[in-house]
Amino acid sequence: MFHVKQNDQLDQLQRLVERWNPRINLVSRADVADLRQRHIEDSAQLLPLLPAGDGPAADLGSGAGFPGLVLAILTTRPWHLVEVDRRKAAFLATAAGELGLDHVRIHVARIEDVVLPPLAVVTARALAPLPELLAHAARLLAPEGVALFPKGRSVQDELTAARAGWHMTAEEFPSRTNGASTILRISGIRRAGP
Ligand SMILES: C[S@@+](CC[C@H](N)C(=O)[O-])C[C@H]1O[C@@H](n2cnc3c(N)ncnc32)[C@H](O)[C@@H]1O
Repeated sequence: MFHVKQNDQLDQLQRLVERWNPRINLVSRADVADLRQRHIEDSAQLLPLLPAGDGPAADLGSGAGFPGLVLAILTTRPWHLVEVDRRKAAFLATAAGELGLDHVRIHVARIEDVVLPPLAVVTARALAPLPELLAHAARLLAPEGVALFPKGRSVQDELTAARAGWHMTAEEFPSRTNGASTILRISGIRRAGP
């Protein structure tokens, strides 16, 4: 499905997470046995939902690089990975360096404070409820930009809560893995009201 080099890089990322996990809890212990499906494949399924072109992207609260590092392996667009936890950010920097991902930049910062160019894509997985994610996306996205948010079972409740405060076009794609259940692809994000 992917190029040989990309498959090798995904294998390398898996080994790095396995090696670092006992020290800094990048993913839950139960998930380490199923890293490929639960984190790597779960992240890779966002690939066909990315907009065309090479505009810059950011993954917010990237953790061990899911989905940001996986999507950086699979694309050539610039990726900004925003992670406030210094140890996780150190992992991301090491992984990006070892995998030779020169188009990745790590920002050790709070999402609320980070300064980035206007983005074509924002991703965030397991970070916050949808209204909070929309506030981050509205600040960071270019006018035509797209947000991709994998969500669990609460997706409909989160959409209802978000629509009270935000105008947007939201498409729903069923997840193919056992991580997220629905991937939201959201554009035209505008705060509702005066
Ligand atoms: C539950 S983890 C999810 C990590 C990864 N996205 C995943 O799906 O495996 C949430 C991550 O977001 C980071 N985080 C939470 N709030 C943040 C903020 N305001 N700014 C930057 N990073 C934040 C945490 O340090 C943590 O690594």
